[in-house]
Amino acid sequence: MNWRRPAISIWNIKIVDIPLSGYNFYEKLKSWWTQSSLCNAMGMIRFMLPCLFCLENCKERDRKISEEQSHRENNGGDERTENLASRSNEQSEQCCGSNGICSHEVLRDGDRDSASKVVPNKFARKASFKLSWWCKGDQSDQHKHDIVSFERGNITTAERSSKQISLKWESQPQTVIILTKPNSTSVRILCAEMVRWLREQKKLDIYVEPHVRAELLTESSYYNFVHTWKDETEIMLLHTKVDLVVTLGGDGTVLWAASMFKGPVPPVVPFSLGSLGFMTPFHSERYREYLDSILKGPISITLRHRLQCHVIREAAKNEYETEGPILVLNEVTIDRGISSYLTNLECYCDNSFVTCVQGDGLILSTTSGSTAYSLAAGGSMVHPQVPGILFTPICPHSLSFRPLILPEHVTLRVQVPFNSRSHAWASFDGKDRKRLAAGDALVCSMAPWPVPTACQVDSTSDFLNSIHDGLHWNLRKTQSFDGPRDT
Ligand SMILES: NC(=O)c1ccc[n+]([C@@H]2O[C@H](COP(=O)([O-])OP(=O)(O)OC[C@H]3O[C@@H](n4cnc5c(N)ncnc54)[C@H](O)[C@@H]3O)[C@@H](O)[C@H]2O)c1
Ligand SMILES: Nc1ncnc2c1ncn2[C@@H]1O[C@H](COP(=O)(O)OP(=O)(O)OP(=O)(O)O)[C@@H](O)[C@H]1O
Repeated sequence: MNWRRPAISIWNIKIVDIPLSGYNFYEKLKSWWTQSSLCNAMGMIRFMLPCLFCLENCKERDRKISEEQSHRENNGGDERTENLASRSNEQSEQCCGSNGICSHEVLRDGDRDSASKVVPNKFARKASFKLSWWCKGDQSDQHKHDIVSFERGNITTAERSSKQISLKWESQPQTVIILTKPNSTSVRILCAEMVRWLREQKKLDIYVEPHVRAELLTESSYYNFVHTWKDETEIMLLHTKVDLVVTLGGDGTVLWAASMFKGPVPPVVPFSLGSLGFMTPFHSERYREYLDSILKGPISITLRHRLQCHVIREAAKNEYETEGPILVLNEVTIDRGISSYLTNLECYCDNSFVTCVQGDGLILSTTSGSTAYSLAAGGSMVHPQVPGILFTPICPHSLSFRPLILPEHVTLRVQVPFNSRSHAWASFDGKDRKRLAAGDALVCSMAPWPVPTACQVDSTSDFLNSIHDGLHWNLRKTQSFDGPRDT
């Protein structure tokens, strides 16, 4: 019987390929020894070299595993480490398996052109690197977060930042504030009913606006237990007392609620008593059912980003107005007001010149506000959980001015140039108009205090329901089946 010793290919070179003849083991060994002795020196070198490389390779892999393990330990996960470790074990098993040559280790990254031919590209490795968030002006490493991981030279996002957020109470909510749309009889009736139910059934402390408390008391002295506030200072402290904000009205009431909180905002439960109700997913008729479940938790939350705006007066160069930043949930608009001239606004993003807006004005909008004024001015609709700033011109006198969406971390500056023919006007969520004279600027960036609004289902379902039900987005009669068609 003839048998052949298996050919061993390393780096595309055949080391030994020896036909053996004879029937007993001694014969075979002798024959092998005689023939192989000629190339023993070369053979040994060729044999040992790959093994050394293999050893280096194993060391490198072990180092990677321990790095991966410590990274995983820091991040609480171990799946990838396990995978890597098991891959490594598999490979070491093969590596130290029956032939003991570990060729696959040396050839691991090689491109096979046939069963035995391998391209020697093992050492053409890509340089490893790491990407991370970087906050401008941030001297320390505190705010740097890994956003990508390096896996065999490929960039991959480690984690998505905006997942569905869920709020779970750790203790029972005690205090609720109810904010209502003014001058509405249906809202007033519902408010009185809700206050009674929350008090009697849920044993909660309730806050309302001063004029609402007065209205309730004219109805009955029963409502004496309802709390309110006296001045701005007490409003500033509301967030420290209130567990939940309930709004009864339309989107304007949600904007109103948001504007009351200049810092942190408690979770807002918006009941719909308006015409559009883009941000108000809760039907007021079923308030008991909804509030019951919300008070128990958990609640799906949409974290609605806000913009913080500063007006910088040329007269008081580089000083913010004393009243501090103005927070907007929808948008800040800089327009021509009553002036009949084109606005002329110079826009900068992190000090880089963006463009000069010549038209009716400019909207800097949050993604929540993307379905409001910005939409009417031709901006995109953006899911509210997407962190970004919309840069939407109003009637630009240019054929090529398309709206932009900028990343959340930028600071925008809109400046009225000295040669401007007119003043500009800034308004904040459609309110509080401020005149911007030549040389004045508005500086705008993402605020650190978002508005957490409770979802009826979840962020995405609520958003899609709003654009379908509220805006009748892409509503079209379905084409009938009978008619021309592909054969
Ligand atoms: N041309 C326009 O579309 C236009 C003009 C001025 C103001 N607005 C918007 O009105 C907002 C102020 O709202 P208000 O209720 O105090 O004034 P309002 O009573 O005049 O209502 C404006 C309308 O915008 C809707 N709206 C508000 N926020 C929305 C949002 N995030 N998504 C979808 N629709 C929304 C409201 O439901 C309402 O129907 C401003 O922030 C601005 O976005 C729009
Ligand atoms: N508590 C409040 N105090 C003062 N003004 C309020 C209050 N709540 C809402 N508003 C203002 O009242 C206006 C109308 O409110 P809202 O948008 O809620 O009602 P709506 O116009 O009936 O609803 P929709 O906008 O859906 O048609 C808005 O401009 C809003 O800023």
